[in-house]
Amino acid sequence: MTMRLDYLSIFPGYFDVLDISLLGKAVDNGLVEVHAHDLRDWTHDRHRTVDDTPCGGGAGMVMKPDPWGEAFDGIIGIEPDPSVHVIFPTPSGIPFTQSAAQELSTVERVVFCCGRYEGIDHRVIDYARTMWTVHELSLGDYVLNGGEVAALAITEAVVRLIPGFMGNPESLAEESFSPGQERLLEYPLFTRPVSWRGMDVPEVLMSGHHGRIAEWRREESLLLTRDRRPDLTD
Ligand SMILES: Nc1cc(-c2ccc3cc[nH]c3c2)n[nH]1
Repeated sequence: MTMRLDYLSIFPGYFDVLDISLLGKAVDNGLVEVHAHDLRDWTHDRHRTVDDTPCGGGAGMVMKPDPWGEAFDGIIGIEPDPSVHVIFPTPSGIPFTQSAAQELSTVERVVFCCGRYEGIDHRVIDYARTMWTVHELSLGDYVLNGGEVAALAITEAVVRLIPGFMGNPESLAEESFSPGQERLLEYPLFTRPVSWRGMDVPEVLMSGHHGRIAEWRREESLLLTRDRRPDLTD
């Protein structure tokens, strides 16, 4: 299966980065197909206007619905199709999680709608919900200037889970937040040299005693999780 990813943004250049590294490889081996679009291509005025003042007043500007609607018509189509997943990154979205990434990794077509300014006219999201499967997703409780960086983060989390993307899928199974894993943070990692700037790799990891190593790692994960993410232990 090839996943088609579309990105709608007034800064489509953000997505040039998808041609490099692992994601570039996924494109080369046909696992994903990436199309970035400039929302301004669907404006008709001399200034290629995509924003206007908010109805009801308030600071900043809001993205006009018209360019989005015409872009949807051109990129996705005018017939409803629930198999198309449309993602609106937004601070007011539901938290994006590994399980959401897992679910999205099986979808054949995803369209990212990257807002700017104060956000997108709400009717755009309401319209999209009548046509496709819509996800309003938040990356976390902090505010970005637009949806592009969030779209890149969601893309990386999703694409790496596509079967055939990662060299050894077993490594995915062990990761924090993977399904079936206890919700624990990953233990500290070490590699050679064994001694570095006066700091040594914990002896147990050099013992070759796999039982003790597993025990040490679990204990470290429990301590770390209790200290940094007590919410995961609920
Ligand atoms: N988790 C998170 C999403 C965002 C976000 C997403 C889209 C827009 C559009 C204008 N500002 C935005 C901010 N900030 N933080």
